Amino acid sequence: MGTARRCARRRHLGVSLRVRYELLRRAVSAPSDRVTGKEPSVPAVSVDGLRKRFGSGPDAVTAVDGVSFDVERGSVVGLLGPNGAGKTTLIKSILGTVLPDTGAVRIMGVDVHEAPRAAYAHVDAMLEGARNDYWRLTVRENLRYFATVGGVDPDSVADRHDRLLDRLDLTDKADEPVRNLSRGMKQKVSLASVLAGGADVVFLDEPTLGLDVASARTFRAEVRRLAAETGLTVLLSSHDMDVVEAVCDRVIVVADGRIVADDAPGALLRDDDHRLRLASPAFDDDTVRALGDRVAVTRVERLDDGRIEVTVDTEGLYALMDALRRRDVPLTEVRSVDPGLDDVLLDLVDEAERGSGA
Ligand SMILES: Nc1ncnc2c1ncn2[C@@H]1O[C@H](COP(=O)(O)OP(=O)(O)OP(=O)(O)O)[C@@H](O)[C@H]1O
Repeated sequence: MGTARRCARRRHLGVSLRVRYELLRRAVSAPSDRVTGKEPSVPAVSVDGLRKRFGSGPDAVTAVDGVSFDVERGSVVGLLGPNGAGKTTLIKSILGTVLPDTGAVRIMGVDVHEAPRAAYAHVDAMLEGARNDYWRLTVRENLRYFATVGGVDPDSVADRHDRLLDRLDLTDKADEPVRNLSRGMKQKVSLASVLAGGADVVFLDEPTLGLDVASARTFRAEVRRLAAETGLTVLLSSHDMDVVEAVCDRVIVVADGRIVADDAPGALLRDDDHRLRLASPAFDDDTVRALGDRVAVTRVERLDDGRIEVTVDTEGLYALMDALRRRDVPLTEVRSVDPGLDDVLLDLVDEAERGSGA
């Protein structure tokens, strides 16, 4: 622990290490409050009317624009959206590392403004990848250190640490200082120390970025197992749709600082929309543009092979066929395509941008 304290004083710590240190410091300084808000009916995270604007005047950016949602305990919620949608600002506003302009956040029923120490006592976070461990400590010392400051006796979770190290293929590196590890390995150490730390709620920003295939698979299994067995609540942001589909009970899609969808991944995929691939020798640019402009299609896109792909609801499907007939466009192929979560996400974002006139 002496080494850990010395490390904690080092000046060049990364932002996320400081974020995490602050969260954990608040946690240990309020041990008696940790029982607050444990009633099962209280959501693990409750966000109400959160808004954050950067800058002022014509250059101002509203990164989070009146966001509200609850996260049930033991659930795994994915935060999705294109680059710049506001996911990281939202997570940082919840964690208090960015000060929101308006809105309320409660963690395990505790208001973060009224009782920040008690609220954040429940929380751990991995932001910005692999920079949130003490690089001078060994892998195992990091796990033990973060368990200790998270209020858990490290000896009582030694088995859990061994299992995580084994599953993440880090056993051989357990006694190696973290600074000697590769980037991907450092990220695995960060994940292991967050997952094995004993927090009730964890926030993970792009947790699988840079992980190899086997480690990403282990991560998915461990998150599901911890949520089911220990009631861990996870809020993660990711651009990796395989991860999101595999681990998330629920997906919150953010575009332009607002929530544009909030549902189970399966429900988003079962949406009423039809995605069709159409081939015709007569798909010139004018026809494609006319379909996008005048027919009620959610999306029309020209593929590299000359076919077009359209997304339409049932009403739009009839209108589309009528429009093609009116323009004497012969169809040589009509094929239904099963959309993936990435397709659904693109459609939702397109729709939101069209709605806002962007
Ligand atoms: N500190 C800041 N100062 C000014 N603008 C900021 C700041 N942080 C974020 N922004 C802006 O706020 C918007 C949302 O950014 P944010 O990083 O939250 O998006 P994101 O969804 O996490 O994106 P990505 O997927 O690329 O990580 C962007 O327009 C970004 O440029």
